[in-house]
Amino acid sequence: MRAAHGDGGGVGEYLLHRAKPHLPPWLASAGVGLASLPAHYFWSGQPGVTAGLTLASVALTGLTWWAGRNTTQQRRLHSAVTVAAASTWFTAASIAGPAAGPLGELYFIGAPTLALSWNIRQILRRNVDGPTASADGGFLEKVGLAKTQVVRSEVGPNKASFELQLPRGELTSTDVSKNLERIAGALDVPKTAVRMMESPDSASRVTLTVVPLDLLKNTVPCPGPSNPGGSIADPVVVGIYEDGTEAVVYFPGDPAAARNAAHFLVMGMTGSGKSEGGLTALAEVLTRSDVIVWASDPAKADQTLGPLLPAIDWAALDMPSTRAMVEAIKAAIPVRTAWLAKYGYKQWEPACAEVQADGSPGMPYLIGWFEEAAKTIRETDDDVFTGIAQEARSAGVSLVISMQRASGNQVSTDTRASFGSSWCHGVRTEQDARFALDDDVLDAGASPHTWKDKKPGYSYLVANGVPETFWATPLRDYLSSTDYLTWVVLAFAEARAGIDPVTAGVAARTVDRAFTARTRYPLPGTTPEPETLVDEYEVQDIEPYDEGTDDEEFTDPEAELPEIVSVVEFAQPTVEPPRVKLTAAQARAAMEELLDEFEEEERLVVGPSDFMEHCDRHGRSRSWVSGQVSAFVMAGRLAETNEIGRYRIVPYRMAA
Ligand SMILES: Nc1ncnc2c1ncn2[C@@H]1O[C@H](COP(=O)(O)OP(=O)(O)OP(=O)(O)O)[C@@H](O)[C@H]1O
Repeated sequence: MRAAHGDGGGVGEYLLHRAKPHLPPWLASAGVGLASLPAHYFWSGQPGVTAGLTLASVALTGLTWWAGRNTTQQRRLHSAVTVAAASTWFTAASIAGPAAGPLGELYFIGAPTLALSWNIRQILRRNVDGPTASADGGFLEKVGLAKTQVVRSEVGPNKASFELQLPRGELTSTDVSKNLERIAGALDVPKTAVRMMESPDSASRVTLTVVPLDLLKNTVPCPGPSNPGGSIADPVVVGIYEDGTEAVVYFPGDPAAARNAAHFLVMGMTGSGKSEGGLTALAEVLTRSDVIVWASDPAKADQTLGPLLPAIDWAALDMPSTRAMVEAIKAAIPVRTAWLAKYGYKQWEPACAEVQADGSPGMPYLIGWFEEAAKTIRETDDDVFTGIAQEARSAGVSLVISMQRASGNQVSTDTRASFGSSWCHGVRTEQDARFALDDDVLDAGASPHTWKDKKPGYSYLVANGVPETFWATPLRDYLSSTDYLTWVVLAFAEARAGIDPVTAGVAARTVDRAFTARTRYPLPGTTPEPETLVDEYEVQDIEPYDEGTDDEEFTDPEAELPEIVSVVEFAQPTVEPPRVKLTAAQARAAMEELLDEFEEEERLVVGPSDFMEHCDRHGRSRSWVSGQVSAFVMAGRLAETNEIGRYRIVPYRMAA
């Protein structure tokens, strides 16, 4: 380098090189001074030229002011003052001569002053634009958003928001979304830390949000039910956003909030945490009093749903029973819709689950949850969920399908379109992310493919009832321990709704024993192995249809249920004595009596199975007994031990 320039020439060249950017104001000053000589020679004494030059001077100053409207106030003023001074001097010098009166002094003082003022401005600007610059156009220029202005900013402890005015007609929000990664890179934060919200009023205005620290990086254990014993119409809390806001989903619709019932696509690659997230959501659902869950997992059997199985009304853990479940839901939709219409409901609402005015039992909400739904689709029919998803909303039914990739060869476009809500966890590629999230959510900065399986439980929720401002905001799913899930199963056994005769009836008529003899999982601490039983409720419903004619019975939800003819117990068909049916209060009293007896016998630890042995005293089902045991625990009469399903008896005096 040094050789190329030569030693002596190097210094001269260097100085010229450094001075070059500062020469234009000086050249302009000299130009104005020199131009005044011929101007005076030709134009002096011509009144028309005097008027013309004065007008031109005013017009030029006005034009400078107008042209500077998009620049900063100081630059606009500086330019206008420079043009006004130069053009006024030139006019006077042209008419009277550059040396007339004070014009010579004015020139030799004014011209260098103005030239220097521009040099100073230039030097200062270069420093501000240097490596430490951040607040003004320098940074934005660097990330491809030149001429953008920050019109408002808000800086919190871990969040900064900037409202940007893009140069109108030159840049739009699309240019910002294309540059989000560059912005993140320039700020040295992960891509998911930068998000953009378009202004609904203008494509040239956006809000950029930067959240530098990842506050979600620690596992967030589930803090417990958000609304124990409440309605499924209330929000179901599944996790937490980075600003501490609870992440909620809604299943039933709400006309007052202009919200439709939701069907969810839960997506994420292996290890992204979608199953754990699903368990947290399901556990919340199972603490509510007016919903039943039918869940399928044909791939992993009871591995995923395991701890929750006793609280699930129907668990289909293989492909034949999953097929039957789909058929049953399909058949239940028109019947449930007809029931809602009969009782004057436009769509499902919490009042539907209560006893109706004519004394008929209510109809709880139904959630059909399909783990590994890609397998179900593959092994049944491409459009297995399409039709039911489209109709289910009006029947008080929500569907949830969970899969690794909702690609075109796994899910048809129609099915995808009918599942309006997405819960997207880490995915392998941006292409995969597009199967779950709309382009505008990705453009706004959602980037689940950057997580892959390295950030389990990180997700985006784009769902009915979730404000648009949260669609591209990451959340962390709560992680539910097995103990918590078991507690939910036990503690809410009593509060949880049982299946209604309308849905049970249509399921029994449609798929028969696939439903009526479905495996019911005992509550923890009762019977160790799953057992199959048919409870009396379903049998009441099946009998008339077994004897009936044919299909038409499917469409008659209003038919009166016949008297119970007999109670069938498949497990112990012959010798069981008829149960004594007590009122709820009598049954509770019988349970308390039993507990007192256990205490008198000086038993220290008991479990639901001990009460079960005396079922004839209260004539109630296993789930009812377990619910009572939970009630004893909550009242402090029983205390949990290290062994699941075994409880220490707390003497009355201490429990009170
Ligand atoms: N919310 C969370 N917080 C912390 N860790 C989590 C969370 N969710 C999941 N994990 C961890 O990630 C692991 C994988 O999660 P999970 O089994 O739910 O993944 P998956 O997406 O369902 O995978 P697959 O499709 O193979 O079933 C879990 O065993 C757990 O250790």
